Amino acid sequence: MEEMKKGLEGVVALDTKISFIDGIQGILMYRGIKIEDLADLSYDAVSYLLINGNIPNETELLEYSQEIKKNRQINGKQIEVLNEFDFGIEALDGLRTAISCTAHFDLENNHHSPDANKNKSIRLVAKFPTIVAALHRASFGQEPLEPNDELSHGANFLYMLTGKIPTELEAEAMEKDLILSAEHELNPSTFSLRIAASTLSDLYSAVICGLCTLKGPLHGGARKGVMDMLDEVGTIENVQSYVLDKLEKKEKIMGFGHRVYKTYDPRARIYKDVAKRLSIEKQDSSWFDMAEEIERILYHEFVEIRGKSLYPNVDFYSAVVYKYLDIPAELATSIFAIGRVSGWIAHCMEQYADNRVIRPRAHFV
Ligand SMILES: CC(=O)SCCNC(=O)CCNC(=O)[C@H](O)C(C)(C)COP(=O)(O)OP(=O)(O)OC[C@H]1O[C@@H](n2cnc3c(N)ncnc32)[C@H](O)[C@@H]1OP(=O)(O)O
Ligand SMILES: O=C([O-])CC(=O)C(=O)O
Repeated sequence: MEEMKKGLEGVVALDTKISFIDGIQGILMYRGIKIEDLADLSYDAVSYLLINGNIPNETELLEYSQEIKKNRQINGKQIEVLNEFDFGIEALDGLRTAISCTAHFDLENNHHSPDANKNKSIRLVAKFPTIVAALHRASFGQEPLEPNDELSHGANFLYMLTGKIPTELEAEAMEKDLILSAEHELNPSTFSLRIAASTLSDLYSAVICGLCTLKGPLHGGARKGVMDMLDEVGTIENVQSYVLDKLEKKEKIMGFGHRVYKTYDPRARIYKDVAKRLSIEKQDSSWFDMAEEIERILYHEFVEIRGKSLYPNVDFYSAVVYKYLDIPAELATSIFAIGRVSGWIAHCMEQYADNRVIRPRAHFV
């Protein structure tokens, strides 16, 4: 039997047309287009690109956006179910249960034709933000807000969460966040989803696998971890002792390190720029300054301690952006999933189109 690679490090498990990562140069492309060039598009356009394979022309984009808007609503029965949730649970657990419940209301749930899968894709992309916002409001005993069709995917999410129309920069930040979160090759949640899809399980079930895997603090859950860390550190003066103490105890600093990137995560650069601009708009540089100081220490001092630098990953400056958007830390992983669902769907479709059950071997000891 072949050599065992712990954590499947470096193992190539499949061919994909969906994204490309060069972890040494720090390059990420969706469908052959660099992330830096995609970040200024709308989330709808990027979602379309991931799922359908091409940048939509004007008509395709209009039709896709209209379809998404038409499907944003959740029905009264679903809202009744959400209102019954025990809000002691974590937000991501609520989302997982709510998506499972949404599957029950989808008459095509167990239909596997390409048309049925396309319809379900639209419903999933459209309803994720509505459900996250509705769950959050329900946890405070508030009614869900009707989606606002004048607003982009990201801006409408912020609106449904707070009832306030976001500023131009806030809307841009949310759109960019969803785009940057949308796809990342065989990350753990996508891999788990592809395993589910490879058994020819349905789209909702595969997406729920993705959600369950995204939750972990070493994956999507790290975004919440960064927000909690910023709260715990509190002021820039505490950064040095906080970070060095963690390193001393061999604890991980959330939002740093990556299995594939051995350099700066290209998404982190874009988030950093958005976080900086938000700090200026909000006239409060405290979160940004603290984050930059954590980055500085991990770049320089980690070398002294471990002989290499640690770079921020996608979860680090996204957490700073969420701080400026007044997003509660409990929602961070669920919002990550609002973006990631398009990438998950694309991978599911790719798996269905050329399937073989994913089933590696274990080395018996
Ligand atoms: C959306 C995403 O999933 S992005 C990643 C989000 N996760 C995080 O931010 C959590 C913190 N980071 C980590 O736990 C890791 O860097 C991971 C999970 C992202 C990658 O894990 P792996 O590729 O298995 O790397 P591994 O955990 O083996 O780390 C390699 C070395 O770097 C160190 N290291 C890696 N990340 C960190 C970190 N964030 N803080 C401190 N040390 C770290 C490890 O301690 C280890 O050191 P050693 O070789 O001296 O033992
Ligand atoms: O690729 C990974 O391992 C994790 C990651 O950055 C992502 O899922 O966005």
